[in-house]
Amino acid sequence: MIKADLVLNDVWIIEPDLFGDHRGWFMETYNNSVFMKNGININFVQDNHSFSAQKGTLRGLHYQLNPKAQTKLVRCTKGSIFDVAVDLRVDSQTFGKWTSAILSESNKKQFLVPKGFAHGFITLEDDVEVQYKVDEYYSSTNDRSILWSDPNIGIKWPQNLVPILSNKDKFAPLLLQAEINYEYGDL
Ligand SMILES: Cc1cn([C@H]2C[C@H](O)[C@@H](COP(=O)(O)OP(=O)(O)O[C@H]3O[C@H](C)C(=O)[C@H](O)[C@H]3O)O2)c(=O)[nH]c1=O
Repeated sequence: MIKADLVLNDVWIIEPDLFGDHRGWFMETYNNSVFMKNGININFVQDNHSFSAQKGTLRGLHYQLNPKAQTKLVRCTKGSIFDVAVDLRVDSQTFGKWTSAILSESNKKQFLVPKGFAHGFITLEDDVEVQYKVDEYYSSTNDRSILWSDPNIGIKWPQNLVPILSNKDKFAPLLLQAEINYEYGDL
């Protein structure tokens, strides 16, 4: 089973069942039939895993253009992150709107970020590991970024952190300058 909460158009926070005993715990981190029963039908094709050494590492906001747009199922397996999704579907009622979740090794929550959304996170401690499934292969030619601090999006990142960024992210365009090709209906 899972507990699935819809937090923005098509963005879900998912909590898998945890089975604890005297040895520790077990959980199914992904089960396609359970997702299907919840109306979430995705064919994941690639697993990703990143390690961020320093607290305040900010990766994002990233997305891939159609036809390589990716749905992502994100979880934090070591430490904790402030995870963010931004709606980039130009005809969506929530275009440019963002939502966030704290994902952590301890809360075991997962964030389902659909195609048509930008995704990013900032780490809340040192030595953080994030693992996520995607339903479309990586495509460097379709990979795009939007500036994490874009005032038109207005993400309320945790105040006490000075972001550590890649150059790609440091010099990313604003949403209104970014290349986007998502129509709500065609994802
Ligand atoms: C995403 C990806 C990257 N790479 C290579 C490309 C670079 O040589 C290197 C680092 O890539 P990048 O700096 O884009 O990694 P992140 O900043 O962690 O980007 C990711 O972080 C945010 C949070 C996301 O949601 C995306 O999945 C992804 O863009 O890994 C691959 O070979 N395959 C891949 O699927």
